[in-house]
Amino acid sequence: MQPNGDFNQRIARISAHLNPNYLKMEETSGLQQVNCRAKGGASGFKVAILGAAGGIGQPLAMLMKMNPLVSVLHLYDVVNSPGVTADISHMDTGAVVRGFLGQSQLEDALVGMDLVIIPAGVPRKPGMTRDDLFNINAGIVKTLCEGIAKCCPNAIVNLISNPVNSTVPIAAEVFKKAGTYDPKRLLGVTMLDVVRANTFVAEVMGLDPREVDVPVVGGHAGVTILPLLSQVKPPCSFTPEETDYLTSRIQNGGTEVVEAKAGAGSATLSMAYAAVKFADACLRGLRGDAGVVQCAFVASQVTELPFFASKVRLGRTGIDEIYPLGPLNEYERVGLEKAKKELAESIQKGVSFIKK
Ligand SMILES: NC(=O)c1ccc[n+]([C@@H]2O[C@H](COP(=O)([O-])OP(=O)(O)OC[C@H]3O[C@@H](n4cnc5c(N)ncnc54)[C@H](O)[C@@H]3O)[C@@H](O)[C@H]2O)c1
Ligand SMILES: O=C(O)C[C@H](O)C(=O)O
Repeated sequence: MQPNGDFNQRIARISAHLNPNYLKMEETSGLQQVNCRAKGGASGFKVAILGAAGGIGQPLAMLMKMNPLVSVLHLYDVVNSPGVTADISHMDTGAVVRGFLGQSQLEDALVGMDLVIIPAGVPRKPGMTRDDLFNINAGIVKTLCEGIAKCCPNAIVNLISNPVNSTVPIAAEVFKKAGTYDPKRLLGVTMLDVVRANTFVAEVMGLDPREVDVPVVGGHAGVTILPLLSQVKPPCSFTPEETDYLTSRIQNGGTEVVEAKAGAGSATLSMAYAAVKFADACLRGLRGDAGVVQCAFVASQVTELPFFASKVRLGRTGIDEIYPLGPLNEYERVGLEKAKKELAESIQKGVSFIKK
């Protein structure tokens, strides 16, 4: 059957309803493909990815499209989001996918979202620290968080953009300024450190990584990444050499990938996997599942610092409980002092960026 004029108009109307920006996107991007009977939002959660066309954003978008807890998936970027949206929207899974391109469409991307995941921003090149990304990424995170404060102030925010130790305090200050700050809903994603720690410990101990659980606390850069090897499950005992090797490899896992990629960016695929594992935990918490616990960098009273990564229990309104660090051995106590010193500076840098 050939589509007639009426049919085309109906599709355009339905599409415009599904995505108020569709017509605009069609003009600017040539995106034609629509899902005219798709019904988003009947059950499940609405999730936005900001920076969806990037190295992390694309596989993250694909994996979130496969997540049965997601009913609507909004993909926002300042470039290439129409192509990524068209591609991912062909996957025969439940979530309805809508694309948003450029600052003028940010608010439409955010309205009504339950969870916003932010991997927007520049990645490291060899020789750089995560802090070297501050000057560019701080401004990006600020703008995106202003949009969240305005359009979906009750959403859970999963912040991936580096330097996480500073971008989370930036987000907190933006939300405070807007009067929408709820520390229970702002989480810096440190899941990749846990994923790496589980993998590297499993390698050393000859275990299945899926059965290993390593708490990683502190922050997400160098010595602020503090694996608590004394608390590994199943209980393991490590020689001093193994402890040194594992701590160093976990702390430098990001740099290992940056160097291997030799200028082509940082971890994207393992990060997308970790981000989805973390986002899925947040969504299960929102759904009311009991006992959902993951590590994250959050506003915290676990130490004297205002933000710290540790195990948190996720619930219907975000973070339900933040767990104390538990007993540390001498090696970990020394590591904690080093971590706190660097963290304090990174946190202050983020706060000052908004307050100045
Ligand atoms: N938390 C972690 O464990 C972790 C792990 C890996 C990478 N990262 C960080 O994640 C960030 C993204 O990494 P990547 O490899 O995907 O980078 P990338 O350059 O491949 O992708 C970033 C995307 O962000 C988009 N973007 C830039 N400015 C934007 C804006 N104002 N609004 C929306 N989108 C915008 C870009 O267009 C691009 O598509 C980096 O800062 C990186 O350091 C964090
Ligand atoms: O190392 C980076 O720059 C990216 C990320 O923070 C990582 O840990 O892989």
